[in-house]
Amino acid sequence: MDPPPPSSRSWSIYGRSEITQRYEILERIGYGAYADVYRARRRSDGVVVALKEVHDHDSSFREIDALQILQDAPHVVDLLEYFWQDDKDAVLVLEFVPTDLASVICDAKRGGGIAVGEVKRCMLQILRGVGACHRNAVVHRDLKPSNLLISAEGVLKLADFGQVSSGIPSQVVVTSCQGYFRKLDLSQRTVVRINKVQRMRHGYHNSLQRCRRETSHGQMDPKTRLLSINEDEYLRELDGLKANYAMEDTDKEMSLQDCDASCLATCSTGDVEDDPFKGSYTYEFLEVEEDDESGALTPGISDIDQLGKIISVLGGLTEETWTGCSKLPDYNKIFFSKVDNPIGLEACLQNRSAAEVNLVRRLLCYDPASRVSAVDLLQDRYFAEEPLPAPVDELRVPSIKDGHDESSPGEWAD
Ligand SMILES: Nc1ncnc2c1ncn2[C@@H]1O[C@H](COP(=O)(O)OP(=O)(O)OP(=O)(O)O)[C@@H](O)[C@H]1O
Repeated sequence: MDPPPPSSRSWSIYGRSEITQRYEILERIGYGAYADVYRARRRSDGVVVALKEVHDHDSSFREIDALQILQDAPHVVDLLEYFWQDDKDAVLVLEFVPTDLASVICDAKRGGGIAVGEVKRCMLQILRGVGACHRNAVVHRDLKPSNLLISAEGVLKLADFGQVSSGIPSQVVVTSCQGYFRKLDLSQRTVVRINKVQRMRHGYHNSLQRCRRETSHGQMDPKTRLLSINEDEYLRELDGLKANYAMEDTDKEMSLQDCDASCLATCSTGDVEDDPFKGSYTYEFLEVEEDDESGALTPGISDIDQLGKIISVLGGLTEETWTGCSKLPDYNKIFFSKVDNPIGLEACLQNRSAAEVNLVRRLLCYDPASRVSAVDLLQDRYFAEEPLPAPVDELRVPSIKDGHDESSPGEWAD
């Protein structure tokens, strides 16, 4: 289902007195598949904020949930407060961040490029933001330059968590904590379990709020247990679960790799089929020229096409390249042309330093267990080599947001 074009949406935010009493709406500054974003001034102290009016319940819920979980992460946009209306439209009050990486790239293209030191500083900030997400079992699933906001001081912040996949799926968290832990199939390092338990503590009040809303709308699963236990019991149960898991075998397969940096490759085709956002995954790449010799980015025209491109470089997906891949749910459902002589990363990355090629190799690795995590990538030698990452306050940030055209990512400089 495609979202309605922005012009045909009801601009309900202007009619919501609980918002307009507190905020003076200045102008609409952006829109996306399911949201309109306004610049506004908080009447009490004059602070400028962004009001994001989201026209989709699940997207709103996911974004609020994720931003609350990540509230202390310095490279994630701050959620100041939020308002619900009729359990459908939500308005998120976000810190206002004036520009984004897409604008920086457009600006750099006109002004002679981005220095390697600046690229490194941006990458480090992205990795810290992604690392914070993955530490909290949050997978962004929509990372792209226009969703990487940049403050006037050069601080980069992940935004737009509407497509997030989090360790607390809304249906699961309200049914029971036991089910939640089973669903997550907790394993691996103790630190991951402790983080998840902390998240559950944090998530308790949100879950309860949602339970109440759903109960009042008659949507609640009758088996729901959370409403019948108080917070202390709930936390005791979590501690019990934590202790049990600490004693268990740690080799179980995990649905979410701790801090896995594969932020762009996390949905199976099954996910896409079920996903109400599937129309928004690819629409902006449709106009891209296939053979651009200028060195500009040439993204695939769909997720499957993108996989085909990766396979042509790295070779086919086999048990040799990824042990266990034949057991994946969609294996043998989609067929790619056989690649006898994969191009190889070096050939694609000519004139790049060994450290740069190595960094890409660590990221573009089929087997998720061997793929580098965001946090580990921070220590990569690429960042320790000259030119060193530029200081944050030396990043050149366009003073105002560029009117970049997101339909033309092929135009972005390499
Ligand atoms: N906190 C913010 N400060 C300033 N501008 C913002 C902020 N959040 C969003 N914007 C602007 O609004 C635009 C749309 O916001 P956002 O990407 O969150 O909406 P969306 O509907 O989820 O988008 P998409 O269709 O890309 O998923 C952004 O590209 C950005 O230009």
